[in-house]
Amino acid sequence: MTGYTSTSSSYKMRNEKSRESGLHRIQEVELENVDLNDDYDVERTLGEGCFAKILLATHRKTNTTVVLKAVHTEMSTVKDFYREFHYSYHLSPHPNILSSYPVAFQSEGCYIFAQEYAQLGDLAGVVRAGGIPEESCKKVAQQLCSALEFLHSKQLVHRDIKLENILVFAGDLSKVKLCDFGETRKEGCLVNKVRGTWHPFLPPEVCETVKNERFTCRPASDCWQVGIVLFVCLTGCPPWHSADLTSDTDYSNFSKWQKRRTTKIPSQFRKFTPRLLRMFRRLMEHKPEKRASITEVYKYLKDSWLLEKNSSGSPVERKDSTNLYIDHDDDDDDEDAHHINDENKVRLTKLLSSYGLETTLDQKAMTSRIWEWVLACESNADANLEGI
Ligand SMILES: Nc1ncnc2c1ncn2[C@@H]1O[C@H](COP(=O)(O)OP(=O)(O)OP(=O)(O)O)[C@@H](O)[C@H]1O
Repeated sequence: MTGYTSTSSSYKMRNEKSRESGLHRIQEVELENVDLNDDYDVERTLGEGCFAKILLATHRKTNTTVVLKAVHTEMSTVKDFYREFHYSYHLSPHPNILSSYPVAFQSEGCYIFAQEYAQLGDLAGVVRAGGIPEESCKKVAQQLCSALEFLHSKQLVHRDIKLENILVFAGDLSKVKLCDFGETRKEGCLVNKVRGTWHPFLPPEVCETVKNERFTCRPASDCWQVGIVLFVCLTGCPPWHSADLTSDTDYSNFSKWQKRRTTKIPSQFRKFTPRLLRMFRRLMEHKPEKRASITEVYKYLKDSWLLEKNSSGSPVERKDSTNLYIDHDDDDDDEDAHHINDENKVRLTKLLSSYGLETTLDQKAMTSRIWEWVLACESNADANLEGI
């Protein structure tokens, strides 16, 4: 929606091309004070975060539906507002980042900027108890990581990845967009804890900081939060209350397994395949410097993520899975190791079947055997009925 401006009141970006070159130069231009109702028909409040109101409005002159993010002047400094508006606008060209328009002004005690409208709301409204289907989670994973790869390539860190900041544009989750750049900072700068983030989403290095202590902003914190988002998408709840080794047994159990001090997979992770476990292990490394980068996630998108139950109720991997049955954990040459293990698996299967041992369950064969049996029962029953 470039070219769209709020006539009486707007901040206009002079040149679209300045998006790229000026990413780290945050422009501050005086914000015009205007009466919101002169230019917009405000329909309703869509959401209310800790610091902002999200209003659905129509720009009267162009009859365009927009979302206005109104940050209360008492809750934010003008510098913070400019930073958020600046990053929101400059990152907009990415297909998985919410588009913001070159429109900003102040009105009724708020700093306001305009964005596109996500009719289906945010991901928190989609994820139910028990989670969402694996394929939907993978779609979210791919798009979210693409957005973050873009951010990280520009030495920016989002710092507040959570379900509420992922907006939904298609019911099957084939289109989602990252929003809320209020906490986005340049990699390497000193930052304070993000205010108002739900504890389970905080990475350990952030949990460990004491009140008002500053720490270095790193992309690794986004990678951790992507891990938590994907866990919540798959299960419907977070894996622990807080990534604190001393106070949270769920997290300390995970950490022991993560560091290979135990082979016991933490109970909340037992429904996952070895490949997905490996991804979580890599994304949720306790030490940020050892944590995988965001592109790691792409390596797992073709694998099965959830175990299925076999006829005796034990969890098994899907028959069509390209997964490994053994979790190989040497970080490099991942794909090569994958294939070598697949070859070994085929060899082992052949050897076992030469001794008449079936090693995997053929779901299709089993289903057709059940159907044959059901139909045979039905035709016997029909024959019996005819005989009555
Ligand atoms: N463009 C949009 N279209 C539809 N809904 C939106 C849009 N932007 C935000 N929302 C809704 O409003 C909520 C709050 O938005 P946002 O995260 O930008 O505000 P915030 O005050 O920065 O939030 P917080 O600081 O609590 O994370 C979102 O979780 C989402 O549900």
